[in-house]
Amino acid sequence: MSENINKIINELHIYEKKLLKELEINENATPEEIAEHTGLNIKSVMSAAGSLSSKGLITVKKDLQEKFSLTDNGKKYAEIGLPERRILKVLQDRKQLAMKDLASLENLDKKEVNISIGWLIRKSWAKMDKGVLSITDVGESSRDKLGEDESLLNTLIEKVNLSKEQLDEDMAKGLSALKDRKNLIAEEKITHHSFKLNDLAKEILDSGFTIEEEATQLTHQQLKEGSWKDLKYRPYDINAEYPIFFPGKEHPLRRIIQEIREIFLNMGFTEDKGDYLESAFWNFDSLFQPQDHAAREMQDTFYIKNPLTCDLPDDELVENVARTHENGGNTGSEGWDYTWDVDIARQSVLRTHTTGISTQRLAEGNLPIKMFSIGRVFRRETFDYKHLPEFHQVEGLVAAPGINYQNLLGTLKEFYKKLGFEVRFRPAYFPYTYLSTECEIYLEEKESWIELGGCGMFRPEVLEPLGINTPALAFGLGIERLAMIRYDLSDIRMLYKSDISWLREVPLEEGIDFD
Ligand SMILES: N[C@@H](Cc1ccccc1)C(=O)O
Repeated sequence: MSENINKIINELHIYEKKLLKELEINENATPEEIAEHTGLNIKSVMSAAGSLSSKGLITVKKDLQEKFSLTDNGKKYAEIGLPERRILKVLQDRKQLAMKDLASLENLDKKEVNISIGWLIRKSWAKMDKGVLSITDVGESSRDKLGEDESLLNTLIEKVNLSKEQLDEDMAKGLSALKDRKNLIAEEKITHHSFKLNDLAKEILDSGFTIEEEATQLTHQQLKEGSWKDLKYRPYDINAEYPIFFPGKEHPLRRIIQEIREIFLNMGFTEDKGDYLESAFWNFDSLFQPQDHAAREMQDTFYIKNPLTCDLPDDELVENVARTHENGGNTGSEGWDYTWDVDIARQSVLRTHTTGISTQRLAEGNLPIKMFSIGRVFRRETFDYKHLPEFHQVEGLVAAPGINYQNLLGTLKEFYKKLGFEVRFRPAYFPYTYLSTECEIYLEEKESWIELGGCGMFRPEVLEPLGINTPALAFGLGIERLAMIRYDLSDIRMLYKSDISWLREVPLEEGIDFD
């Protein structure tokens, strides 16, 4: 025996050996037959065949067979005739039929009548004129130019499970016409596999080999008696199929939030917390947002009934804010030039952003401050692929002498870089900052830029009434959109769907893909 043959035999898996032996006896055996004779399951037969074929020992042939049979509806028409033919029979007798005659035909419902009229005209069996159907010469002769008639249906019914090869040309034409009609013909595609031994396999079979059962599991008995020493063991098959398992894991949105938290902590920020329920005073007024500002409208903001109003901070602070709105107060600005209303400031809102936390901290006056805060915000948005009425923001505030706009851009650039995002900055407008900037990222799939969040240097109109005279940078960045991009979701709503299929496939840790 040549060394090469020997080597191939040694490397044969027991299933491959079984398959080869079986093909030696009957080369025409189907995979099902082989499975039955060898006691292997079909999957193992097919995987052994695949492996033998990749080693060049056998050739695997695939035959696709298309089979046709009649549906219940098809069977009915085979028996009583296609509806248009039933009308044709009446037409041949009466030559003309008005719509109301059609409606009263026996055995035909309204739907069938409508379908039939279409077919009668398409087959040129009848013409329709002013609601009257009249027979044509083709109709008189009942010639069916499509070749689809009951006789074909009858042929089909006789030969249930007809395969394509069994059809002559006319039948094939008729069948394809019938297939175009709804719910007459059922079609099934079956793939047949057959195997052929190549010369190398024959050589191997000629040189002979034995099929030794291989041990996969040891018994207590074998260990006790020592017979385990003489067993032939099945080698590990690292290519064997394995069950896919989905370990429990943190939701990706929670993970990115945690990552954001760690980044800011590492950059020397301290974490802060605010409340979902906020007074309009902190959410809007303290941010120099005039009381008739569009964002305050009912359609943009959720107002709360219970409690209907919130307490305001001490009078002096409220008074300072009021004056700044009305005439600029001590800021040198002209303010918004209207009469500020304390009742509007008392309204309870679900915070529309986390920026109210920043003004509250500034008002407390413990400077310098470098804080961030992560939490939900609420806006009356209409759902779409990039909008949710409830989402998370990370707010940031740095206030200390010497802080400037460059520090702001640098901080955000660094933050996004650490998260693995490349963003662009665009000039923007917020009533409470100057200079103001928006961060955007490019969405390949939508071929457009989407906004990730806003930032800027708080205006004197914000700082002065709070008693702050150092510069302060602030930012408020959306988190869901980051998750959407990170996890390649085409729709932000996926983050809140209970459909877990994509969640299952999200790798446990970034960069690790188990496929
Ligand atoms: N609050 C703004 C973002 C922002 C925060 C701080 C300063 C400037 C802008 C928003 O929600 O879009």
